[in-house]
Amino acid sequence: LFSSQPKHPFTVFVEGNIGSGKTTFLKHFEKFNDICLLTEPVERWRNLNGVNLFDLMYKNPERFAMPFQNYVTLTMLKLHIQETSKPIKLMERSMFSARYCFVEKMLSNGTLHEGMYHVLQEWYNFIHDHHHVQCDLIVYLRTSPEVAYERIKKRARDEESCVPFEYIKDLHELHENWLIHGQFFRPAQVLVLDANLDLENINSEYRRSELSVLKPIMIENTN
Ligand SMILES: Cc1cc2cn([C@H]3C[C@H](O)[C@@H](CO)O3)c(=O)nc2[nH]1
Repeated sequence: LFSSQPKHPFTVFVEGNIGSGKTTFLKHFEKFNDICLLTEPVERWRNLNGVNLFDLMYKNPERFAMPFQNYVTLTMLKLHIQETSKPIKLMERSMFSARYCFVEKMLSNGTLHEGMYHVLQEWYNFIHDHHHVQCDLIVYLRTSPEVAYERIKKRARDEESCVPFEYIKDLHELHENWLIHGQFFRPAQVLVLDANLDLENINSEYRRSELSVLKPIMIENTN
């Protein structure tokens, strides 16, 4: 179905709740030119031929959760199969968080009808059976729901203005079930970072993650 990629770069997914600091974390790695950085394609979700599916999903979830998650899956798959000559590929989220966190949440709160849910599951299974989605490490930016929610309020994205704390709390539980308790398939080992730390104190966590993210290009000390 998909042309087999010549080689697989060391691929890292950065996962975490809304407001867990993923964009800031990825910015920290901009200085390494051996890393292909792929941020979440929110701008595509905001403008599909002039339609803001992202906004519609929050404003009218019963009608737009399905087309939104459908489109998210397509845009994430494009990033998964995007080739790079660089040795490391760092992606913000993945098809897996779409499947095991957001789609699960929308099924449980009834904004995805079970028929819509099963269509998405069939796509995920088909893709999984026909294309090897490379993943070598998951970095989990672990926050408390309270800290994540405070940051969402501070960042104040228009489309997220009506997101209630309960939604963030439920998404937190889904991330914990997946990445800590292994309730769903984890494509690689999980490095958990304390993302509650604020900017002044999080550098030690970033440096700890560098050891794992940059491992493939670390100059092995020969002596
Ligand atoms: C893979 C994936 C990312 C993603 C983000 N989102 C939402 C959560 C945030 O409000 C915004 C940006 O992450 O998009 C979603 O509803 N479903 C998603 N699925």
